[in-house]
Amino acid sequence: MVRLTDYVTNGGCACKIGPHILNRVLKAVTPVTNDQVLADMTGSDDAGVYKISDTLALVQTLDFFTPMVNDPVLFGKIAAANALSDVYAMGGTPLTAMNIVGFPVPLVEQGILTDVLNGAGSMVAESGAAIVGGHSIENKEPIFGMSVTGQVNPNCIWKNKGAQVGDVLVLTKRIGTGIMNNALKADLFPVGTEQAITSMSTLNRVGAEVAHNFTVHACTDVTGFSLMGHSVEMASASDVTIHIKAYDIPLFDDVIEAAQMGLVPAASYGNRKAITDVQVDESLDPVWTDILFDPQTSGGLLFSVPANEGEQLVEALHKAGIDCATIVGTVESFSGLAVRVTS
Ligand SMILES: Nc1ncnc2c1ncn2[C@@H]1O[C@H](COP(=O)(O)OP(=O)(O)OP(=O)(O)O)[C@@H](O)[C@H]1O
Ligand SMILES: [Mg+2]
Repeated sequence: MVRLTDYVTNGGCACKIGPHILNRVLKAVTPVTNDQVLADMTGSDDAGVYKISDTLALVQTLDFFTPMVNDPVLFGKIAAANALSDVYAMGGTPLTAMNIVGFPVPLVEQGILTDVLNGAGSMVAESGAAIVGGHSIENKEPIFGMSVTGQVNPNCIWKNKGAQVGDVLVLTKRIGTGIMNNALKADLFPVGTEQAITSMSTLNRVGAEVAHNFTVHACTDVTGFSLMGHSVEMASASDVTIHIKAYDIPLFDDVIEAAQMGLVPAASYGNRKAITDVQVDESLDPVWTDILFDPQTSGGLLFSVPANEGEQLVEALHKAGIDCATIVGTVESFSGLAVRVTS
């Protein structure tokens, strides 16, 4: 049987070019923009937003990566859920998606690509969007992803900017997919890895739908740059300090044990190197650094909401089936540091 992960060096979001390198490149590139652009890569938002009219804007995003699981249907599902997530993180609704494919021809001939595309299709169908095309090249390492277009009311965009002092932060998925993907490759920790697979192949649709009934000051999805990286982006955009309580972070079973064994993706170290505006309390076991900077594939949404709505939001998320939704921190006035983590 084909083991998709044997074809790649780093699976999932762990295969991304590190933020320190990417930022250097993007800074050296001349921006191309116009007045209709409401969000682009010069901010730290999850997708581009382009204003069509006073009540309609397009949300555009794309994501692709290498397999982190061996089952091609699952890989397709996870890649699609991950790509669709950026539209939900902006408060938008997905409309159309296109497949991005780079695959070794022998795997295509064995029907593996067909399974990947059908897996992705099932997620897109669940989102209510349509698949309208794609592009495919031959490549030694299999890669798959999607470009997604959605819509949002330009007055109701969820941005990274907007977190207010006194807010609480609500996270909708557990942390640790990077570590668990390594455990999966090593055939270890079946309970935690199964939880991670289920989580990665779950859309952020329900989480976003529930949150639309609350006052969302800021939102991001927690993906490749880790809980720390995405918290720093929200804090910096909002001119505040985010205080994360490590022991309140929902984790997959066995993440701590797996990290202690050294099943930590290289991208975690890359994140740690690039993300300097974080202070982790010395009382925390060093293994927490691996978890806090762990690159997430198809991670959850992180909402900044008024303190008096936090518990209600968590309750509503639980009722909608998102059992792990939890308040993981608070927003404080800027103290010279983007993020501080205590026990
Ligand atoms: N080659 C590129 N050209 C222009 N912009 C880029 C390029 N690569 C990345 N970006 C932009 O850099 C920012 C960070 O990209 P990144 O892929 O890390 O964000 P993301 O898609 O929200 O996260 P993830 O991929 O982990 O889900 C985004 O605004 C993205 O559009
Ligand atoms: Mg991306």
